[in-house]
Amino acid sequence: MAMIAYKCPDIKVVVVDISVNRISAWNSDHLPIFEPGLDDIVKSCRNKNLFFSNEVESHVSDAEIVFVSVNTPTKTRGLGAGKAADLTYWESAARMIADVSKSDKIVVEKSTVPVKTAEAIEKILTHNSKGINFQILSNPEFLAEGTAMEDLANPDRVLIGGRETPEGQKAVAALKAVYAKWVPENQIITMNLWSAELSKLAANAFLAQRISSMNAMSALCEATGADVNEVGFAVGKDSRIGAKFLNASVGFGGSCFQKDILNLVYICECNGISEVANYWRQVVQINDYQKSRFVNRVVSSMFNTVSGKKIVVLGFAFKKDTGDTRETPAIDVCHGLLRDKAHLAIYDPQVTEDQIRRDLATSKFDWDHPQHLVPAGVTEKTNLSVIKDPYEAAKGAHGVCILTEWNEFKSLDYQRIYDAMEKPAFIFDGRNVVNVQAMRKIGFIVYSIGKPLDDWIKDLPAAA
Ligand SMILES: NC(=O)c1ccc[n+]([C@@H]2O[C@H](COP(=O)([O-])OP(=O)(O)OC[C@H]3O[C@@H](n4cnc5c(N)ncnc54)[C@H](O)[C@@H]3O)[C@@H](O)[C@H]2O)c1
Ligand SMILES: O=c1ccn([C@@H]2O[C@H](COP(=O)(O)OP(=O)(O)O[C@H]3O[C@H](CO)[C@@H](O)[C@H](O)[C@H]3O)[C@@H](O)[C@H]2O)c(=O)[nH]1
Repeated sequence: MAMIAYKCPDIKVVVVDISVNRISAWNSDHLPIFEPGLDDIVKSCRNKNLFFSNEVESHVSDAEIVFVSVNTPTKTRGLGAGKAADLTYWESAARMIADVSKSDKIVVEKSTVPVKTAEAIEKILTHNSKGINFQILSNPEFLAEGTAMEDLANPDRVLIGGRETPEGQKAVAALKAVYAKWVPENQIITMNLWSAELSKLAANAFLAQRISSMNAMSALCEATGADVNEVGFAVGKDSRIGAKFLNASVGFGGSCFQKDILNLVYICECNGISEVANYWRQVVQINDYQKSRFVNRVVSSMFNTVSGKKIVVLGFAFKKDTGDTRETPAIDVCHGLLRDKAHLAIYDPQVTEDQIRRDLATSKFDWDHPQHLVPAGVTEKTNLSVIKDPYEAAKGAHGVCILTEWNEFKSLDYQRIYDAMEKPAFIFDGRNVVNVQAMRKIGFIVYSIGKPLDDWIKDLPAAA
């Protein structure tokens, strides 16, 4: 919405949310999320044509176009629990729109939703419409966190799905005109509603599948002495495959991939196509396997026990350049190490101690609900410290795990870290950010995802 306000000074954009804290933060000097470039754009438009408000109903009532970007979590109970999208927030937003509207409106699905959601939303709106005409459009969002501003300014494509009726096509044209202020027209793709909804789930499934494919290869590389970076480079040189998004890692995280694939799996099951559901489920299963394989490598390398040992965790965010921790692989890895009674010293340049403790105390899928609805869990207080300085964290540590690919982790003084650690000193690189040879030269025993193994690790039973 900030990008629309920035590119279209003649359009008034009001961002409304039921969360008072979030709106206060959007109106303050400290925005509630860290995203490179976002501060400048928000601050240049705020209180000119970009406004943030909790007065949801009055602004919705006034609007011509309403973008609905509410959370669409994975259901935690009842029918479809653990897979299906929970549309509670969407449904309540749709009912509110129907209640407060006094004029015709275009309602845009910006959240990622199951295919056919527009049909359900249409029913809610038209059954309560008091003669008002609502047009539903699907306009899924493809930005990635950390590069959101660049992705929004120069998108690969903008997708708009609408009804194939004259009214539907008029609404599509109105939304297209907004994006056409800065996106070349041939990159604004229009299609039917169901294709647009499904394309979003399909795109995320394809992206995540590339990572799981590389992560599956990384296990085979470790078993054979191949190097996953070299394999990825060779594979990506094929112009049909392409070089991007082929980095092996400790696993993909983020609020979207797992949620959207599970949602796709559920839709397949509901349509009776279990073979297709199983195919996509494997992408998530390989991701879970990759995280537990990493924990097993750490524990088995350190004499099969980390009990009482200090392990430094470098990076908690789900990727670099964001403070977002939703579904970060660091949560599962930390839980695995804590289960084996390790003492963790966690450092991340952007994630707060509060957030880390909350994440480690929250049950699976609960993070995607407002905090007041999430039952408080118990955090391991004694076995966990969050430290502001990686060198301080390294003092007396037995091992270092790199779980986020922050640029600063490439240029840390690893000799200083090694000197401060117990020996033998281990480094487990879940993001392939350090130079393995240089680390070995310092004296570390090194494990780097999908790279040829040190003799120390090679001789151990394969970590399952
Ligand atoms: N985060 C991303 O990078 C990204 C990218 C593409 C698509 N999406 C999709 O966008 C949607 C939102 O994602 P997010 O990361 O912004 O989630 P989020 O949980 O950070 O934000 C959702 C917001 O909606 C508010 N909300 C809930 N119900 C409301 C209501 N009835 N009225 C007003 N506000 C309400 C919540 O208070 C919350 O602030 C999801 O469907 C997600 O899959 C997210
Ligand atoms: O080669 C790669 C690329 C990414 N990742 C990991 O994959 C996860 C997701 O990364 P990324 O896709 O860059 O960030 P998201 O913000 O989750 O963006 C994804 O999810 C969004 C929400 O649906 C979509 O809009 C974006 O197009 C889609 O890339 C992160 O943990 C990354 O570290 C890898 O392990 N290897």
